[in-house]
Amino acid sequence: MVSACGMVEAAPAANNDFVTVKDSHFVRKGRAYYIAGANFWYGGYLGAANSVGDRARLMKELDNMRALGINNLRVLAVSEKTEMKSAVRPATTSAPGQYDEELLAGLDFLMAEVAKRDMTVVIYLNNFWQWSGGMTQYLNWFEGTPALDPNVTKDYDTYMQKTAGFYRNAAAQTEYRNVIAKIVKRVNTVTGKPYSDDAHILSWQLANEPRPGNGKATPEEKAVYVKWIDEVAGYIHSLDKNHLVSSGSEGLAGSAHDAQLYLDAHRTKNIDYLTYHLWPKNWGWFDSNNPSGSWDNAIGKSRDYLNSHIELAKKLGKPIVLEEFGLDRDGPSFSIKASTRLRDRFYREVFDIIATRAGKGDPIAGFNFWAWGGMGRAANADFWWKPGNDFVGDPPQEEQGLYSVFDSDVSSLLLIKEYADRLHAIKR
Ligand SMILES: O=C1NC[C@H](CO)[C@@H](O)[C@@H]1O
Repeated sequence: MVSACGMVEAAPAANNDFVTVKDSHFVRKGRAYYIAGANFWYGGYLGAANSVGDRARLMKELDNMRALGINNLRVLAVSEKTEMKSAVRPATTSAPGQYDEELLAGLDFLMAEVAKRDMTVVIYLNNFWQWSGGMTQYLNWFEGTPALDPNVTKDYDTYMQKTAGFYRNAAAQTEYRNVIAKIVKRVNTVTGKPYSDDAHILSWQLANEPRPGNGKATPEEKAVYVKWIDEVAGYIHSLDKNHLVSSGSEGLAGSAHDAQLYLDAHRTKNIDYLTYHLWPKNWGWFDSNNPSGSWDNAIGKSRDYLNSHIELAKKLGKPIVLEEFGLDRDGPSFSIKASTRLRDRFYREVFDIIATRAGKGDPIAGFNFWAWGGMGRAANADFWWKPGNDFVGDPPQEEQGLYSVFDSDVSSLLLIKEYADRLHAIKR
């Protein structure tokens, strides 16, 4: 469809094109919809027309993912300019109210290309971690507190406790809502379509891995967190009647290991489905320097984590998506030359539980592995990212190659395809 001004306009979405929730399952175009997805945080960055982007790579990556049966991407929408070393540069927000339109147009291009491949996208609007500036940077702007990079301080407990102050800071919340409105009410500059009418958006997500504080979060901090999720999710629904809203939570590991908190935070009608993440190495269950000695512990805890959250989703009568999980390469090594036998074994364990329980009709709606590295390659001998280097699945806060699945990791890609096919074959 070509509009009067010559802009190619996609036809308006039919109502049942949007992903909706029915009886604890996703429905799209009148049939059950299961997610076989990838984390692709930098998809909007690749879509930028300037030197930051690489549109030819982006289109090739999307084709390669689609060919594997990957039908969903989880993507960062905005980033905040910060002094923290581990953060991506440039940022879409250089200061409150100052947004980089060229970078934001990268998300428009991504969404236009996603639509051509009939994929869907979960778009997150903030970050509890420092690799995109995130909530900590908002506090630097509005409280004047230093944006403390935990990669430098090595003090994650203090980082998490201070970052949760974001939920209570009125000025930070106002700017955050300004950014939410800017994205949710945005008109795609490539297609001319309002984002709120784009059925290829599966959901808006409050943030990447929002936590109530650290593992010792107080009842007051937990109450603030529950209220924040309810109110921000309600605000997004007030701007956009078509799309689902999710929190981006990791599950119990991101809820001070408090199941009641996780349930209370996701009970609100404003949260349409649950999310959880699974990180055996990050959470100390798996020691990649002692794989044989820690494997049983890691897998046992992982299986329990995978299954117990599906039970929590049943309690709330909502779908749940495992939207992040990963394990490092054999060795361990960041090098793309290293094998991925252990990671493949872990992926198969995860996929099997998800596909089996989805096939039985449980409310598990699919997965997004962390993360698509594709054609990207680490540029430096120390595996750290520098501006101008390729984007890979690992954000700048981690070594480039830690968890990325590259286009040369054939055994991993075949595994992803095997289980994508299994999920897409489920009839309900
Ligand atoms: O959201 C996240 N969860 C875990 C990833 C790997 O450590 C990390 O890169 C990201 O911040």
